[in-house]
This record gives sequence, structure tokens and C-alpha cells, in this order.
Amino acid sequence: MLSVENISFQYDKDVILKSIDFKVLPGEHLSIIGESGSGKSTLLQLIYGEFDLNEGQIFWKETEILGPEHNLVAGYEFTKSVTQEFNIMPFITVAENVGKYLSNTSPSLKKQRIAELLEVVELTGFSNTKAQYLSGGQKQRVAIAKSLAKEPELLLLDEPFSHIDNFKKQSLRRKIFRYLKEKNIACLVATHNHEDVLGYADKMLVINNAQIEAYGTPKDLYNKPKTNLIASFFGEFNELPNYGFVYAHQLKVVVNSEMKAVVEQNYYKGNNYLIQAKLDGNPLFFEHGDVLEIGESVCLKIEEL
Ligand SMILES: Nc1ncnc2c1ncn2[C@@H]1O[C@H](COP(=O)(O)OP(=O)(O)OP(=O)(O)O)[C@@H](O)[C@H]1O
Repeated sequence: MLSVENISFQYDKDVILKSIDFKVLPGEHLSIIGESGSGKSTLLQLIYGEFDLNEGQIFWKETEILGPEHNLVAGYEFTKSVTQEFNIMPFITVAENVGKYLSNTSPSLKKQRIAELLEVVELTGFSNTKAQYLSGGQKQRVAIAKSLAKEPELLLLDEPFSHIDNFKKQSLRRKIFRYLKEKNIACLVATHNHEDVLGYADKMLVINNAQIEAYGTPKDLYNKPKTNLIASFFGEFNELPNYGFVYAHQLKVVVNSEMKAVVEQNYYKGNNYLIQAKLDGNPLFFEHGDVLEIGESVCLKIEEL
């Protein structure tokens, strides 16, 4: 189990993380969300042992994860980290990068393992390509495969699909997260994308103002967002008096109701339109199947999630 015990950290005078305390079980998937600059990457780096904590302790099972003051070379056998820098070698092939730390005692086993990992990240056809000729997204996938080569117990992923196009992202996400579950590898995933969370994460940690703003299952946080930061992570939303947070897709146009809004703008979204309207002088967003006329008055009702 990963045990992050009341840690606090600052690079210089500003406190980046304060009294952060949570646990992650073996095989568990924890998503870390928060605004840009809220400290998600810093938290992953601390768990990797890259910096010394100002307060608190971090353990993986019985081992305390220590920073450079006690441990000159960051990192432990049981953990791997994929950062935004990728750390892959440009002048060797994709297969050589992935197999870099694998044992050479059985070349056929090594080859098999590399092939298995390239299949997980959908790069089988690039095995013999030098890494320098890869796109940013392909490099990111090599970095993920490399991090899995020696089967860590704990994997730290910092925005793992940030360079990967939407077309690839969907299947890659399914494959990688399923692979981690099958191998019982715990993972912490810093992300800005709710699609990385819903459907995959067991738990979700929200960081704001250096502290934990919320912790729970994605379903609970989605159904009852306590703050606008959490609601906004999941999509367009409104904060309505007497109701709290209401997602745009929860508002439906009906023949008659007390809630009357005036349409101001339509935004095409593919399967429907996001409608910007005014309700009692305040902006309101809802979704609708068709374009509505600007200036039209519509009645709305709130649907339960
Ligand atoms: N090496 C560093 N030295 C000093 N300050 C740093 C360093 N790295 C990050 N910071 C600062 O710490 C804060 C948190 O940064 P961090 O990268 O952890 O945020 P983040 O939540 O991962 O952001 P993003 O979502 O944009 O990646 C930011 O204000 C950043 O400027």
C-alpha cells in the first residue's frame, strides 16, 4: 500500500502542498486532478522521491520513500514514473528503449516481453524505428511501455495521454488501464481529462489551494460535486440557487415550468447543441437536440442524475 502521511512541501517560499494525506492499495487506480499549477506533478515527484519533504512521510509498504538528502539517485525498484519529459533515448530503436532495463539472459523472453508491451501501447509496427523519428505522442507511448517493462508495483503517470490524438487515446487508455489492473499495478494518474477518470479510476483526489479539496470515487464526486472546481472537471455546469450544481445536460426543455430562460447563443457539439441562455439575468447553460432561436423563451426542468 502507498501511504502518503500528512506531507507538506514548498520549493521556496510558497507552500505547494500542505497536509496531504491519503492511501492507495496495491492495484488501485487513483486519479489526481486540480487546476494547472495546483501541484499534481509535484506530488508525483515527491512520491517518486525526487524532493525532500518539509513535513510528513511517504511509504510504499514497509519502505519509506526518501528524497535526495537521504537517497542520491531518485527512484526505487518498485516504482516507475512517466513524466512529461519522457526520458527516452533518441538514437536507439523503440524496442531497445523499451527493453533497456530488461535482463539479457534470455533474448527470446526479452523479445517476447518487448513485443507484449509494444502491443499494449499500440506501437508494434515501430519496433525497429529510432526514437528520434517518432512523433510526440509515439514517444509518450514508448515511455509508458518502458515504464512497464520491469513490472513496477506502483506507476506514476503525469498526464499520460497529453500528446496523443483523440483517435488513438480511447483505445490506448482502455488497453493500458486494463493491463495495469490485470497485473495488479497501483497507479496514480495526474490528469485534466475526465475521460481518463470516469470508467477507470477507483478513487479521485482533488487538489486545490495546496490541500485536498475532495477524495472519493469518481461516481460520488460526479454525482455530488461539492465545489465548482469539481463540477467543471466533469463538464459544463450551472450553480443554481436552491439546487446547487446542475450539469448542462441535466436541464431539459419542457412545455411548461417555473424556470424560464431566454436563449442567447447556440454551440454545435456533435450529438447536440450547448445553449447559452439567461435565467433571471444570470448566464445559464443547457443542452438541446436542435438549434434554438436567439431571444426565444424556453421552459426548463432539472433531471436527476
Ligand atoms: N522545480 C520547481 N521549482 C520551483 N517551483 C516549481 C518547480 N516545479 C514546479 N514549481 C511550481 O510549483 C507549482 C505546482 O507545479 P506543478 O507542476 O506541480 O503543478 P501541476 O498541477 O502539475 O500543473 P499542470 O497541470 O500545469 O501540469 C507551480 O506554481 C509551479 O510553478
